[in-house]
Amino acid sequence: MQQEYQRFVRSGNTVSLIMFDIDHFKKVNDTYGHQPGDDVIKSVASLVLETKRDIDIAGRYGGEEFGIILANTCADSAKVFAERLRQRVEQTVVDTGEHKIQFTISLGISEASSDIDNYKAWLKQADAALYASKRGGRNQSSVYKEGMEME
Ligand SMILES: Nc1nc2c(ncn2[C@@H]2O[C@H](COP(=O)(O)OP(=O)(O)OP(=O)(O)O)[C@@H](O)[C@H]2O)c(=O)[nH]1
Repeated sequence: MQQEYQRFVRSGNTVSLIMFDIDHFKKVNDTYGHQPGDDVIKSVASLVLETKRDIDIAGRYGGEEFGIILANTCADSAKVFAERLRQRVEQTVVDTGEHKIQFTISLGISEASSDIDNYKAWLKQADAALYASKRGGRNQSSVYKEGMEME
């Protein structure tokens, strides 16, 4: 993420970061067990790989949180991508043989801008937008707006 951020600073190209996490994932683990929980995480990872372009960079950032860096993409286009991914996840059923598990994700988007002076600040904005999606009722995506951290 730091590398991509530095690349942005050097090139001046548009780049957006999406952070997202699985809604009520604790409940998935508690209801179905840890292995089905892991299967859900794996299916999310596959959906991300199917949805993103080759030049985009995706990674798992901690337990059930993921990050995607969208090169040459402004916040509005990242929002279109985020909604596509959100809908794909919503329509997915993970079949463990014993259970059919459905789940949703909440996403936060931040376009790198001159008010961000390091990648941590970029991540913080995407996280603040993710938190706004959680607070707004989950299963939604939000673009970072000034003041979100304070809400
Ligand atoms: N099965 C499995 N569970 C994990 C993994 N990493 C983290 N977790 C679990 O993910 C859960 C995350 O729960 P919380 O952070 O409370 O959030 P949540 O239940 O998803 O609720 P919201 O994010 O508020 O919608 C915890 O119970 C962790 O133990 C993993 O690799 N596999």
